[in-house]
Amino acid sequence: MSDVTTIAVGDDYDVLIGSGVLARVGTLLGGDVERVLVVHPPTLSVLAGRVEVALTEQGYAVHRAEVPDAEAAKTIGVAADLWALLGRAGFTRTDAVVGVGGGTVTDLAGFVAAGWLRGVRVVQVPTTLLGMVDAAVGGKTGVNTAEGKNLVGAFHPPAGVLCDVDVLATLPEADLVAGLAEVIKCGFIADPAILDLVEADPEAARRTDNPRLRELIERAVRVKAEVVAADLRESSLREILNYGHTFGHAIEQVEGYTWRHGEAISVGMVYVAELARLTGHLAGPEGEALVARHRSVLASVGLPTTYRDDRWEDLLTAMRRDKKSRGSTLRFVVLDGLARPTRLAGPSDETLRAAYGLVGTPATAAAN
Ligand SMILES: NC(=O)c1ccc[n+]([C@@H]2O[C@H](COP(=O)([O-])OP(=O)(O)OC[C@H]3O[C@@H](n4cnc5c(N)ncnc54)[C@H](O)[C@@H]3O)[C@@H](O)[C@H]2O)c1
Ligand SMILES: O=C(O)C(=O)C[C@@H](O)[C@H](O)[C@H](O)COP(=O)(O)O
Ligand SMILES: [Zn+2]
Repeated sequence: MSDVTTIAVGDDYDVLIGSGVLARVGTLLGGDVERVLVVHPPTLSVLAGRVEVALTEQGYAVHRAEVPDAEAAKTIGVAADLWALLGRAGFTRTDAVVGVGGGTVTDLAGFVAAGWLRGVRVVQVPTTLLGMVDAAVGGKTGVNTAEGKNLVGAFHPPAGVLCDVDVLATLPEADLVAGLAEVIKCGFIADPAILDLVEADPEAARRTDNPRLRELIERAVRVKAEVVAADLRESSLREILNYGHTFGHAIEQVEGYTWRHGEAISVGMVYVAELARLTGHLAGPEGEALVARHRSVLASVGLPTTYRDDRWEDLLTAMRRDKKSRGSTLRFVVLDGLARPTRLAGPSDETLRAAYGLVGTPATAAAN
């Protein structure tokens, strides 16, 4: 495999994947940029320092903003603090934001860039597996509100994405595994070779020194890039990237964001596989086997496949706020078969509840 892989997102921008690509951050910004705001969580101040040095050496005036870790970064209050900082520092339309962190930071940094002066450039430097294969690519940015996940945001494509695989060395195993959920999602909706790779050695898949990690990253980024290039604003096709997210986002909100995104999406995919079976989208022995494959591949890498059985009303309320809903009609991405995603609109409450029964475990025994 060549040292750096470049995956184009249509004609808009490139995703660079490789060892040491972090140092190229300045080259993605564009010649007219003077000021750069580097946004990062407390856990990544050393890495953000390296980004700052690289930018300073290239002549940029660098400002740094440390934001709260994980989902606590994705609030309108944190975004407002960053807009105040940009105002005080005199950021103009030819200045830029760089997000250095996991998906929470790239979602926040992208949203801040989208709002500032109605849109300035953002370069994303994802540092988690999930950020590299999903969050930093595609231009969905946003924050949460008390009512739900990602309810305020904007489509604001980055000027470029740098996936420096070296930075994954420090990523905790649980966060790597959470990222695998989105990788596996790409396997079910579009690229079954991903499932084969994970199933061939699930133990290795859980480790940052997995020799097939780079291939997994590249395959998942290719899936996302192709979909996003065809339908940036999610008018139709892009919805397939939301596989497992209606139920998964509901878990995240109900659990007060104590579950990792990927963990919740893992259960969400099992839920929607069962929903597909109950509604006849997945039928016969092949359908049964595909539902079982969801549980087996996700569990094999240590992802959860069940959720406590006593939260139905709260989950349903949260699911109704999903962005795929139309009026009072709930809509889901389901499979008609492997890599054959379609939509399911308006299943009955009884069917939705029955699928919950198939992923639910008694609350006293539920474990995450
Ligand atoms: N915009 C999109 O298209 C999109 C897609 C998927 C997910 N998301 C969002 O992404 C978020 C989840 O992202 P995440 O899983 O990356 O979580 P995260 O951003 O919370 O990062 C996980 C943890 O890893 C730490 N970390 C990050 N990089 C590290 C490194 N290299 N070494 C050591 N520690 C490191 C962080 O400090 C954090 O504690 C969710 O908010 C989700 O909604 C967005
Ligand atoms: O890029 C997309 O489109 C996705 O749906 C990718 C998801 O993995 C991601 O979690 C996204 O943030 C969910 O978006 P939302 O529109 O459901 O908030
Ligand atoms: Zn997701």
